Amino acid sequence: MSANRVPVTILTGFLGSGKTTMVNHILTSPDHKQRVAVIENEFGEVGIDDALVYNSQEEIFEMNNGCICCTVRGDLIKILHRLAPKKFDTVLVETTGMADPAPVAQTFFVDDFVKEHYRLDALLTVVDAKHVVQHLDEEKPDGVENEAIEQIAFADKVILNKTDLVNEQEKANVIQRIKAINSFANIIEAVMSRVPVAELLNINAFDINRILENEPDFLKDSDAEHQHDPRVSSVGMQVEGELSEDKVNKWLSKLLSEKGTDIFRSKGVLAIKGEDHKFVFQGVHMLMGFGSTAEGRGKPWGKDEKRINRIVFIGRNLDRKQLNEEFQKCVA
Ligand SMILES: Nc1nc2c(ncn2[C@@H]2O[C@H](COP(=O)(O)OP(=O)(O)OP(=O)(O)O)[C@@H](O)[C@H]2O)c(=O)[nH]1
Repeated sequence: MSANRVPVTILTGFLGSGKTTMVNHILTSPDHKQRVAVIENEFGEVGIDDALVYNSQEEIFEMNNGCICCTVRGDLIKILHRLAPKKFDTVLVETTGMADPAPVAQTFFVDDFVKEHYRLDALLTVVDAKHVVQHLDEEKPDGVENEAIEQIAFADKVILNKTDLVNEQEKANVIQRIKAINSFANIIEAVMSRVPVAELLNINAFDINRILENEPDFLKDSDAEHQHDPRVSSVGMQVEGELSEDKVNKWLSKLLSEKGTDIFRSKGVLAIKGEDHKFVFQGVHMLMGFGSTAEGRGKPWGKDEKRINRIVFIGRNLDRKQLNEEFQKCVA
């Protein structure tokens, strides 16, 4: 086994908890000089996160073929093979908000090449202080696992994010819930996922013995599929042309205020009439916000670039047809 195995950090956390925000924080933070390779996985047919990660010199590798936890044996291993000769200081794997972290972590123990070149440094779980409790409490059909619980159970470190959105009592309640699931993980509070990078990367926190106590079969190379909640799906849509800002705004505000309990996460990259900058829409349940490439993240529309608006909704009992019709109506 190589003495210089590259440390790998797995970043998990429920939809919208602040994982991409953390990737951006790490990539732009001046307090480290590490060359970081980022591997991104998205739950949805339309790639959006690439437009939301800061332009940087680091390399971003995307996996869009379904949920990372169901395709670990394939894509992730292939990317790790390709990355090995490039001598990155560290690798950051951002999983989808719906991923069960166990099979992702297993990748680093089952493939000989990966074992030889990489070591799992830590599994970090970002928790949305405002929305996590409703996901921990969610009733699931028989045999379906609760991803929000799994993600906390597996964490070596929990980043309790969005503490700006809760009061002291709510925060204390969330901390108690986290400790009841995982009493070992160190909990760090954060706003906008800002945590000193030295506390995130290369921290030697992954402890295989603790994992085996919880999950004795962890090292068995089984391909058993775990079950996702069949009611939860992602609807990715695209429409060509320029959109009316007013129509988009009204549509999304109404949609999220009425259906925000079931729509866990929404995001989009939009072309607004008369604007050269790309508009970025972000929603987590009923909270929504807009940004634009004018803020320095991503690139504006290219001169000859087709204006293709992309949006993705992830949630329970989504009506694809209706969402699509409403999206089409926003064209200016
Ligand atoms: N108020 C507040 N908003 C935050 C904080 N951290 C992130 N956000 C916002 O929450 C939204 C989701 O953040 P992301 O970083 O995209 O979340 P994610 O976990 O990558 O989301 P998925 O990839 O969809 O699972 C964005 O609009 C962020 O700006 C925070 O500490 N406080």
